[in-house]
Amino acid sequence: MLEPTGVAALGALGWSSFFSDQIGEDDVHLVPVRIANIHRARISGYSANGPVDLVLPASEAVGDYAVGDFVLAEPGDHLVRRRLERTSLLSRRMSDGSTQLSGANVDTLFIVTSCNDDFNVPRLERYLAMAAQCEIPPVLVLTKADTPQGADPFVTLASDLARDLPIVVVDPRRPEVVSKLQSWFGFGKTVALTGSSGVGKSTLVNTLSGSSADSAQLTGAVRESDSKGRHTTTARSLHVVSVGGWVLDSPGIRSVHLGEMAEGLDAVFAEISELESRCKFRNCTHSHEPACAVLKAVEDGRIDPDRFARWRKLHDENSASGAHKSSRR
Ligand SMILES: Nc1nc2c(ncn2[C@@H]2O[C@H](COP(=O)(O)OP(=O)(O)OP(=O)(O)O)[C@@H](O)[C@H]2O)c(=O)[nH]1
Ligand SMILES: [Zn+2]
Repeated sequence: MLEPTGVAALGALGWSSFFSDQIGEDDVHLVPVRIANIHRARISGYSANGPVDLVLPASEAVGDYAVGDFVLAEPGDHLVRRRLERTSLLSRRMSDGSTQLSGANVDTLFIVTSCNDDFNVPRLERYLAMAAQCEIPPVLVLTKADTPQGADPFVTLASDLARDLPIVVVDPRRPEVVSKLQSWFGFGKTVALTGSSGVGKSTLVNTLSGSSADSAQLTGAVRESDSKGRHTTTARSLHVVSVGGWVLDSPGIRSVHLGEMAEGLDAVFAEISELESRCKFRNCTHSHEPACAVLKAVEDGRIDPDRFARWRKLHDENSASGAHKSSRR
């Protein structure tokens, strides 16, 4: 049986006035639940009182919900009455053109990559475009720096990926990682992890969720449910973090396909998009036009030609995906 409880416990879940403002008179008896796990037909989450198994109305598909969503449920049978609007939504385009929701109400996206062959500039630019498109501030988290080469060459490469991108070198196995990443966590904050398999995401989740007295207090209701054991915790998609807040490790965002990313590309490739207004033609494609400010900058060496080529590839892919979408209508 669920009961509406204190605002503080809800706040720890990520609740804010953004959500409470959406509650109408008809909803006051309903209980806010944050979705923590979506498993085929089964959806579970946390209310201010602890873990809850939710029941979806027959008319609704599991795919319409994302881990991190807030829903309002009936206190008795946990039937979901409605989903609240999201502050942000991570989604990805599948190869069949459909969209998969991979995380909702996310404050920060950690793009995790290793100081080895996994570090791939075009792929990282893709992740960054996705973050910018979803308007979720990204952080680049570099793992596996304990090699002869060390992190420095990778930090140098990373610093050219996008303006103002925070870059943090960590060893996810060590407890120091918590203080290094602490500023993105805290009461009610949600961080999503993305990156290839094997870069250390699960290790990072485990270290971040390691228990401490403080966190046990802040998220008391939630920690209780973890007493079943470590394995329960790591199997969840939304994990409580020892310094407060949540980390979301969604398999859905481990690979990334672009779709409708025009604004995201503009943000990541700012040095290119900023010049566009100076091209002679308003709809300049920066490929063959005379008096193209972008081509000029590439020629002058103000824009890195390799980066320009990568921008071109993503841009064309984005246009093609837009065409694909409209042809399906
Ligand atoms: N040497 C070293 N090993 C690390 C580091 N970070 C993670 N590892 C190891 O790398 C391996 C893979 O880490 P995981 O956490 O399973 O990677 P993952 O990203 O969760 O991979 P998937 O679960 O397949 O998505 C584990 O054996 C970790 O202990 C690091 O900074 N240095
Ligand atoms: Zn141009």
